[in-house]
Amino acid sequence: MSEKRKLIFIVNPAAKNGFSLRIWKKLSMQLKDIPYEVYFTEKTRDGTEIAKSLAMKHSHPLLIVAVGGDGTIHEVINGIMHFPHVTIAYIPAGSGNDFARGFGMPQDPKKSIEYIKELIDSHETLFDAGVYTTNQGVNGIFVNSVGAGFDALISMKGNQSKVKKWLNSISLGKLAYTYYIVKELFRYQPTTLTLEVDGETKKFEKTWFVTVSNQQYFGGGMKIAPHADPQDGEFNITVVHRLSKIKLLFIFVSVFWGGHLKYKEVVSFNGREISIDFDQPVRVHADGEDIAETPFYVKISPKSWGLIQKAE
Ligand SMILES: Nc1ncnc2c1ncn2[C@@H]1O[C@H](COP(=O)(O)OP(=O)(O)OP(=O)(O)O)[C@@H](O)[C@H]1O
Repeated sequence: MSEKRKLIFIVNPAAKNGFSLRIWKKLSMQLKDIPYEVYFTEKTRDGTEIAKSLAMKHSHPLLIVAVGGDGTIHEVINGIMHFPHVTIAYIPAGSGNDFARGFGMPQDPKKSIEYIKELIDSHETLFDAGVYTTNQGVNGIFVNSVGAGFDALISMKGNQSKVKKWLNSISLGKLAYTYYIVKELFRYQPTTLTLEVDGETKKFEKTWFVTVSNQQYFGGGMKIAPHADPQDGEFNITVVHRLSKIKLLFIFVSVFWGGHLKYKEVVSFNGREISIDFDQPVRVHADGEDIAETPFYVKISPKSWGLIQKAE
């Protein structure tokens, strides 16, 4: 690289009930010897707006470091796509941290600041992203996964939940999802899923959910797509269908180590362009953030954004 990168942090002070702000205050003490700028998000979508306005304002290389959870890195990446002079780094300070897991990065914020300082001007690694579009005109980028059905309902309930906030305060935020899975399991009605995957139509009756993954993890450490690789130019798609509520619970537990793929009710395959529709509209999430209802369409955008990354 000929020109040095300008270092900018975007901090979500509210991630994991304020843990993110506390960790930022500690880490910023280690930055006294290098120049940087810092911006704090105040509400939903600020991460995208701040990142985009910085990318448009500066023409020289930038390293934008997102400090927060999966929602924060999701917003920041949505702001910088199509700006090749911007590279991303990440300090995990949320409750789920699937991004750090899935992209092979340290989950300890202290280790992240060390390597960001060390590698600020080193080569970035290029990764794939997904582009989603809904019939309601909602569109954007995802880097972890999008999903429709039961999982999207759970992530929406979890994000809005007072239970999650309380559990976060005792470092057990992940348990909130388990709580909602058990609660919603008895109400949810699986319906027929129609997928069009690279031109081929596939139908699945009584589908609980479909996940389109760019990397392996979702839901705070569940290995939903053990075969997903964020550099292979393809998504890994997982469909869970035609199974009883009790068996869904068993399968759910096995997702933590990726053991669910051995069940016949769990189908997994790869694809690059996918249309997703259910007989009844169901919720859709992108990187764990509730975005819309089905139907929607996703397309892979290969090697489209750069990350400063040091494997743990
Ligand atoms: N100052 C703020 N106050 C309240 N919410 C905010 C603020 N800034 C950003 N947000 C919103 O906070 C939400 C949650 O952020 P994030 O996902 O990073 O943390 P988390 O939920 O603790 O972690 P994870 O998603 O990894 O479980 C995002 O949807 C974001 O838009």
